[in-house]
Amino acid sequence: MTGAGLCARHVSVRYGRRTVLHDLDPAPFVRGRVCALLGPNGSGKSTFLRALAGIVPSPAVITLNGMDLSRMPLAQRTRHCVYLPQTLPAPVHLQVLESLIAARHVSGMGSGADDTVIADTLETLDTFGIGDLAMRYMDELSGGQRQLVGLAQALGRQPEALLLDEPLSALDLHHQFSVMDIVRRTTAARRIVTIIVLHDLNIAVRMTDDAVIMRDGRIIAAGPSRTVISPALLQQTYGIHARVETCSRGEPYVMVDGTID
Ligand SMILES: Nc1ncnc2c1ncn2[C@@H]1O[C@H](COP(=O)(O)OP(=O)(O)OP(=O)(O)O)[C@@H](O)[C@H]1O
Repeated sequence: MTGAGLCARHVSVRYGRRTVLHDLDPAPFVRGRVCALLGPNGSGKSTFLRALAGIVPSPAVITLNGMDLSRMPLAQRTRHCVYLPQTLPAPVHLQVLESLIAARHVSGMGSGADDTVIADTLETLDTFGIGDLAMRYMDELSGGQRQLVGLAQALGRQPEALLLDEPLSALDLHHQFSVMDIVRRTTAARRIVTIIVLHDLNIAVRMTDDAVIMRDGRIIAAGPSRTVISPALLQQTYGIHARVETCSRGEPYVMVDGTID
């Protein structure tokens, strides 16, 4: 199993005696494209990302650009494949700039902090509009600011695959769109694989290339976001009556009319 992108086979996960992922066999995740991972609460999205990252045990065979991640020690694997969990970065007493440099160290990019590293790190913070937070302490930041720092840490590690679990959950509307824009541009420019768990269907349909839809630990649909996210699928997946309309600028949006009881 070789080739470009992220390929995963036989992704099964059990917690104790309970199987929560049932031998998933997704189509390869393509470099340069952002894939939304969608589905109801408890459908297995976080567990799927954690299995891809190697954080939960799974018999899965996972390759990234031809490298067999599943056989790699976790420390080496995290250099190639960065996972940003749903929980916000810990509010430790560490300056934001230091936290980004520490994250680079975890990814094997060296522990030094010469002028070039500092300039690169400040540039990453500026990309997210948080350059002014560089000297602030993590334990003095708001939830949204910490989430932005977590994203800056993840991108600053320059992974070949980026796995983001609900990275917009603490962000205001402006930052939700700016972060998606940064993620899209970075994914295309660096030709990396990005998989992102989202609950906002409008962001998914407008700002991701592909979508994988999960339910009850299985993948029930996958393909280009604008094709896959349809009224029938939303009814089946979320139990809602919804329409996918086109706005006056030609962009799709999801209009929810109500739930199905
Ligand atoms: N550490 C754990 N131990 C036991 N069961 C777990 C554990 N983590 C998750 N589960 C169970 O596994 C299933 C899938 O959970 P998971 O967190 O992957 O879902 P999700 O789709 O990410 O949900 P959400 O959208 O609510 O974050 C759920 O039934 C959950 O209760």
